[in-house]
Amino acid sequence: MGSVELCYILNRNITIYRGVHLDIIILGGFLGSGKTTLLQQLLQYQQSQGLKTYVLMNEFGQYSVDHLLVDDDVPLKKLLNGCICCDLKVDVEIQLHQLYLLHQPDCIIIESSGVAHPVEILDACLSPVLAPFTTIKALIGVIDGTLIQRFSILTADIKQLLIEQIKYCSTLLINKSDQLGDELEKVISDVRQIASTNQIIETQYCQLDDINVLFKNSVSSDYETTSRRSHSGIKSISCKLGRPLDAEQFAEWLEQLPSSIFRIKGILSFTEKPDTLYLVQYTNGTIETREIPIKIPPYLVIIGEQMDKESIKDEIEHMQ
Ligand SMILES: Nc1nc2c(ncn2[C@@H]2O[C@H](COP(=O)(O)OP(=O)(O)OP(=O)(O)O)[C@@H](O)[C@H]2O)c(=O)[nH]1
Repeated sequence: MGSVELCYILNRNITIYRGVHLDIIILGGFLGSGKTTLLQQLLQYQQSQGLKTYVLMNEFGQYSVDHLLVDDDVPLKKLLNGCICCDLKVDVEIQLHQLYLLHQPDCIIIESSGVAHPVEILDACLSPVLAPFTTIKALIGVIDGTLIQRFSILTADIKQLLIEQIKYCSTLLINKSDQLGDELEKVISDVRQIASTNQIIETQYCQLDDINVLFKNSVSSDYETTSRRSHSGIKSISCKLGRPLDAEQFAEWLEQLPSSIFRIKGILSFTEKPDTLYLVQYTNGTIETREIPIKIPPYLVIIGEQMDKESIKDEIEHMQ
């Protein structure tokens, strides 16, 4: 469908649904910072308020893992294999329109990929067609505090991305404070120097006493879109796994990974218990594994900088 035709249909339907207001909440933040952890909490809150909420979820890799962490009864659209701040930016606008036209939800929560520049998503949501009937309720940045601790050793590209992920948010969560120890105050102060919001909250697993704190500050329309939106250095590898992995070899493999591999997630089975599936999450050297009661073919997504795709695929092949 061409854009003119699409616009015509949209405009026609906007007239039909005039008066139905839509809130949009954008969740941004680096790979593995805790966006899905916050999303789960937000959805519970929305449900408790009787608000009809849809989720637009973007994953950089070819396969999604995060949607498995959201209750089945929450309507969810996935945008995979790219980033909604650049290659999939137009899709955000189209998906928002479609969700609005078909369902008229009270709220759409957009969980961006961990490599997205949130301001570009904000820009997509502020399209002239959507603007008259939407409010961007919050642009929330979830920050992995341990990454700020290691800021000085990150590459220039990642530093720049982190700065952009912090800069224009209406609220920032400094998450993973359980892993920060004495350095928490320093991390907060470092973030304060970049942030334009004064709403900076320290969290563990994104837990908040009162979720409304996320909506206290309004989203500024005074922002600059980024001139360089590519994620040239960051790549993803997605692989389906034909056979169970050897758990010991997999643990050893994870231990020796360089810090330039930021995120691994997937659904795996292991030789010891081949019929059981596990949700595996790896972020910054920390691994979480839990049994998951679903039946799907196992897969793994690896996201990092300067990765040698072929040798990583070979290494995974050898563990099967
Ligand atoms: N120690 C610790 N781990 C956390 C905290 N918050 C989240 N995690 C863990 O960090 C991992 C990543 O969390 P997610 O919520 O999936 O992060 P995300 O930002 O959605 O990840 P991507 O979508 O891949 O970018 C999971 O294993 C979480 O359980 C926290 O405050 N402390």
